[in-house]
Amino acid sequence: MWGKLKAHHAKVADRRFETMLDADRAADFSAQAGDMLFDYAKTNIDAEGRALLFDLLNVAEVAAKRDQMFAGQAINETEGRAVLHTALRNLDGDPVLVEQRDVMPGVLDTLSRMEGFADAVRDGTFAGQGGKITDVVNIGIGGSDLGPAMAVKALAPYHDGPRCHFVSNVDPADIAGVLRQCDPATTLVIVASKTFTTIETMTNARTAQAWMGDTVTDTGAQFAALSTAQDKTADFGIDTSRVFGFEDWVGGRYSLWGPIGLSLMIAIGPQAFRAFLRGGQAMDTHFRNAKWDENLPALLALVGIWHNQVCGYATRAVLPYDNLLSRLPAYLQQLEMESNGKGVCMDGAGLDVQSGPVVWGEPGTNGQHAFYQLIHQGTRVIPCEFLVAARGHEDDLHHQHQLLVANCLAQSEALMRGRTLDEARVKIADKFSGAELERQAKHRVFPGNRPSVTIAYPQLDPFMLGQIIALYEHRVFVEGVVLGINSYDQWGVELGKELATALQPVVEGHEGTDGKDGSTAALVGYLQQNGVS
Ligand SMILES: O=P(O)(O)OC[C@H]1O[C@](O)(CO)[C@@H](O)[C@@H]1O
Repeated sequence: MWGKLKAHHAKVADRRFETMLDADRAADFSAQAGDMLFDYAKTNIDAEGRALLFDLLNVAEVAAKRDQMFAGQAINETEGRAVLHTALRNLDGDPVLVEQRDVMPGVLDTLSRMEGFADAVRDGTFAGQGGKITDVVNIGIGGSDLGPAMAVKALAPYHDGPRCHFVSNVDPADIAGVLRQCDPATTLVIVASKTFTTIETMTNARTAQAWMGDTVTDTGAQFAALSTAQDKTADFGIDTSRVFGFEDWVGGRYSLWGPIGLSLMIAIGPQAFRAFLRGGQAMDTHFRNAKWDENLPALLALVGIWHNQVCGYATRAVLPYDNLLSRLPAYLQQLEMESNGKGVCMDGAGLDVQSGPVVWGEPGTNGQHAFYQLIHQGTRVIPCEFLVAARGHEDDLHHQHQLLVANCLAQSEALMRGRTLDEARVKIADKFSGAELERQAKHRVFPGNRPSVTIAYPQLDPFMLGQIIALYEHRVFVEGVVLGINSYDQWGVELGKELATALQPVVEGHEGTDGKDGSTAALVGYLQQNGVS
């Protein structure tokens, strides 16, 4: 199935896609889900290429697998689990069966318990030993941090709850920096860990416990836990009334919609959190019902596959022209790379195309003054994904927002158009002449023909954030199904964890470096000489 696509790409690779871009193409190569517009006209995909990409969806049976996922079948085959984060935003409560059991009553019950607790924290009914909660510290890592941290930042204009902080790194600088800003008597610590075993999180949680124990008498009373492992939360001393559980069919990087979203709910309130869930649910409905040529997750996935597996572009840049989404690239790094960074297909065979791309990015316009040089003139092509809102939240500064939007549109236009040698010569003809003009002009050439897509929306409100996150989740699903991999396990993180556990006593100086390779032994030696143990 890849052969036809690669042959088609070889045929059109040198074409300048700008020449195809009339108003008809702009309409044809874009689609909408509710108010959200997805434009992929500035790519080299034409009608023939798109038809071949749709064939991939049919050959891989994406529609059937999508329906299996929503129906609660165990599509995470290497862990024997269903994949049902969508149930967490199934606000209407339609039954979702896992092994003949409807999981929705449990989901909705937990949601309402979270709402009760969030309201109590926000209105002071639940207080710290020094009074109303002023600060919430979420301790978690990976999916138990990136989602809520990204979303709390994204929805800052909707905050009316206590301050929220996030601690993830085992580096003591992280937790120490946060705790210094908080009063233990008015702080709520939320320990967020699906497994409740992750070493970084448990280490930080114990540090927070000790910090709080120095000031308040009942430390456990100001702790809450978000986890699937309720036996372990009990061992840690957290009362079940403040433990919010979820089931193993919610993957860590897909868990923001349930208990892991508690800090977000406390920050913006249960009503706004429900709007966020509604946005995700709306994208689910769109993904399940829209035809492929109008289906945003499918189209976003196919553009990704075209650029990575077909054209061979190894990375993609996510560039939100929306500072509220400044943590979106980091969030997507886990969502996309932990999900689709796999080299083995579901059946154990090796993947015969590249795995998912390297995802990276920064908000515009900051990136423009950092790495865009390489995007415009470097030798590698980097497909770009722009996100932009028609309106920001700072009405008094709308002129700045307009400048932001102009920059976003200018970048995709510049990437596509580029600048020819002739145009470069004309630009500097008043400054240089002869051989010097030629030399200088060459430095000012932009190859252009560089692809990008744009996701545009009216404003980043809770509903829209829900739509955006669910769009990317389903994009990952579609890409994974087409590649034939399991997007829902993460075996690749295990080896490093095992070796770190074994190295800890070595670093501390309790064990020697026998059996370690020369480089690792030398690094341990250097760090020990300089004070690590
Ligand atoms: O929520 P937990 O169990 O602490 O796990 C944190 C993160 O660690 C990982 O398992 C990878 O190390 C992620 O998938 C997960 O989001």
